[in-house]
Amino acid sequence: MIDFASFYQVIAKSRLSHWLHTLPAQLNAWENSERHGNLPKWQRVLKKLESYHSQNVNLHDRVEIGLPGEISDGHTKKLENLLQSFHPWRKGPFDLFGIHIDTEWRSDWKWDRVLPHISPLKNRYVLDVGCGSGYHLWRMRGEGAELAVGIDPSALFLCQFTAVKQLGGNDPQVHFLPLGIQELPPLRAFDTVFSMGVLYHRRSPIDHLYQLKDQLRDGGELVLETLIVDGDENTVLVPDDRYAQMNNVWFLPSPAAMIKWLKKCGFQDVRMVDEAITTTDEQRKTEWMRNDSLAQYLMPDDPTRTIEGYPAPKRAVFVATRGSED
Ligand SMILES: Nc1ncnc2c1ncn2[C@@H]1O[C@H](C[S@+](CC[C@H]([NH3+])C(=O)[O-])CC(=O)[O-])[C@@H](O)[C@H]1O
Repeated sequence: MIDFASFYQVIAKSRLSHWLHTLPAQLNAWENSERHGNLPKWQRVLKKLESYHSQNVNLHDRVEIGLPGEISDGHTKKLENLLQSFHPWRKGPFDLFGIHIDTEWRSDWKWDRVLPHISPLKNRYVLDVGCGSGYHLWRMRGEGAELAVGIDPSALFLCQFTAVKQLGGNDPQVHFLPLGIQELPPLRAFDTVFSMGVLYHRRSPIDHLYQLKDQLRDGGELVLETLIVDGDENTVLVPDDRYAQMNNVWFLPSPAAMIKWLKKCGFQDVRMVDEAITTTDEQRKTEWMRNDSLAQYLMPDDPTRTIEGYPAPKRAVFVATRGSED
């Protein structure tokens, strides 16, 4: 069941309590909005999923809830059919009662590239902006985060997250709010803020960086992952129309440009910690995401180009600190 009230209870006694001035009204408006066409159908599926839950939760090196054989074959098949109602599953993978949700993305590979370079998450308050299905929220919790909050405007991803959360016994320290980053007040309360795969979807990347900074406490850490292009500090690709078939891509900076933007916004200790070409092993069609994927978005005779003729997707991870004097 989608339940925001438990989040209010968690933050009421925390350093996020000031969020209660604005959050309930925003979420009430979201609940009463007519925009989410399939939400009633998905909520019925979530209700049916309530009869499944397990104490066996492994969040350390994967997201695994419930063991193979823990429920009967018949129940496993039924669970699999219910989970397929949330197609397309983009971010994962998840192992749920022996069902392997082989998502479009190997989000675990991204996590493996990020984790070695960031401050340990133990006891931290973390915010994951554009959290998708919430895959990384579970990995953050697995690293010992005290509170993991994800925001993402997608109602489908909220339902995927809620399904996983219910199956694992409703961890009260992991939450998903259906909001865009631009809807958050300046909370200045998180120890670590993640923005992974979001900057290129924003029309104003500098504003995005300030919005992220506004969520960090003094001395907090920003972890930003985004599409990049080769070039110097003044190189930025602005696609004419689509980029790799995505119609909402605005700015792809070079690493040097991204570092310059972060510094210009007042971040300190700015560094790029990883750079990787996105392969068709990392992003691909599966049984759980049956639409086109990266292989269909690259030139058939030249995989170094998107079908629009731009450089093929390459991503980098940047880490920076919010100084204490801002
Ligand atoms: N204004 C916004 N505010 C917050 N989220 C947004 C906004 N606009 C779009 N999104 C959300 O940002 C996510 C980007 S996907 C990265 C997922 C994960 N982080 C990953 O790194 O694997 C990458 C991609 O689809 O290109 C989607 O879930 C959007 O709904």
